[in-house]
Amino acid sequence: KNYPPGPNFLPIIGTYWYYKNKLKALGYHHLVLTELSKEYGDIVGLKLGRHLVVAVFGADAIKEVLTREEFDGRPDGFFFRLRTFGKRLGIVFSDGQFWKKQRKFSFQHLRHFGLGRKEMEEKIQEETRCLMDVFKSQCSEPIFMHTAFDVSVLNVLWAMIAGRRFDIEDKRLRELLQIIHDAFRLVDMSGGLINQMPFLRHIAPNACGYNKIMNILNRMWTFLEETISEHRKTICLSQPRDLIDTFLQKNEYDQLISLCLDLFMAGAETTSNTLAFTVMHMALHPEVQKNVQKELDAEVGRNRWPNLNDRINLKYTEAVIMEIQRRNNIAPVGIAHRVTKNTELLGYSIPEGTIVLTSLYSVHMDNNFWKDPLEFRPERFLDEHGDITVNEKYFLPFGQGKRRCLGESLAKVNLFLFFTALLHNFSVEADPDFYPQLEGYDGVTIAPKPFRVKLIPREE
Ligand code: HEM
Repeated sequence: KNYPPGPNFLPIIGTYWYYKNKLKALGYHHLVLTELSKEYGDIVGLKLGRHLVVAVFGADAIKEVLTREEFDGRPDGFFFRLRTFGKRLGIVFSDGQFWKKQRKFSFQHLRHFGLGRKEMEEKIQEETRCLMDVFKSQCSEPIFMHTAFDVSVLNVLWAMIAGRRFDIEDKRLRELLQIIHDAFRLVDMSGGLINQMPFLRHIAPNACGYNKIMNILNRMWTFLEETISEHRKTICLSQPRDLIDTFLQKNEYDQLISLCLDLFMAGAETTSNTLAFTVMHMALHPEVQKNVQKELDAEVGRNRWPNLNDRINLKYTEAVIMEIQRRNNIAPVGIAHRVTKNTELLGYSIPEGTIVLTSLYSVHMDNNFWKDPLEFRPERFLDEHGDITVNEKYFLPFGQGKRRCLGESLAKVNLFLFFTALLHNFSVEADPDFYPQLEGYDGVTIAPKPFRVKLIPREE
């Protein structure tokens, strides 16, 4: 069959137990895959239950996957349809013409409601101000940082989707965010056991994770439905206020819920986890923190807060953010792709329907290219004149090609404005009682484990 090399397949379960055992030993999906690649090379063939899964490593092979059209599909199956009422809806896990249309439509409307425009910057600045006020009021004690940015980041998204913001202390929202966090820890990119053997939900709904997933989904649906029904009562059809109104205009309720879930899931957790890791690195690398503050003081001064116009002058700061994205690999295997027709990769045959995992981690940790990939060294993104230099083939935090992250511009602005606001206002010191750990929790994204820092207000 010329399928890519990998561990032997057992009847029915394929390589499932093999994979599970490795996962138990190594703790992280991306590390299991890395170990397999050491044994089998840049392409590894697995079979998880009924599904063929191919994992791809290294900048060259991953570039091929992300830029060839036949790899632009997304996995289908029981798990992937659970959140979308048994249908294929939303953006993240749809494909073909439907996905193309939805992606274009969502992008256009998110733009209309602020994405990539001045309004977005103003919205984020409002959130940074609120969050820094909260930090100021709490900074006499060390503060937990692993989830500190959640509400603010979601508020930026929520403003585009639903036209409003939440109070940072809002209990219902905190609960929703906890649900999103839990959801990300619960599943993996191949859909997990429930996707391979959906019948397990009848036999062992607890053990296979079905009940937990449904609990999470039910709570998210309820949350969204409440907001949507509020919109229904007040909508003016000729003047949509936000993304929800736009979809209500078109009467596409299921697609609206699915899209909101997708944007929540794809946009909130990734950004807030990255921001938490920025704080962590500042606590762990005081000399880098000082350099960022020095640059901020020189380019922005102490009389106003940093804004997007400063970005071009804050090169070291920008390099620090990039290095955090490279080193911490928030989405270490991106989002799973699916092959839409029989094809070949690196000389091996990949049958139609195979799930393809791209180890972005392998690209960011490439020894040959980065030399010392485990080191935290922002200077690797600066040339001899202090300008940003990046080889995009080796730096793919947002993926690449047609499936590239839809929210990249929003994410970058969020990262820049929250990070610079924090270091403009505070210095960060690690708290020995909850010392930061670089290794996060495993899941679809990597989440920081609880850690605390002392925030020391800087002089005005
Ligand atoms: C630091 C923050 C973020 C990171 C690291 C990140 C990373 C990624 C990655 C690696 C992918 C998968 C690319 C692929 O399939 O090959 C992706 C897809 C996606 N992201 Fe992001 N993302 C971030 C923030 C956001 C935000 C803020 C939004 C929402 C506005 C968003 C919306 C999406 C969507 C909708 C997709 C799926 C695109 C598609 O399937 O066509 N992301 N992102």
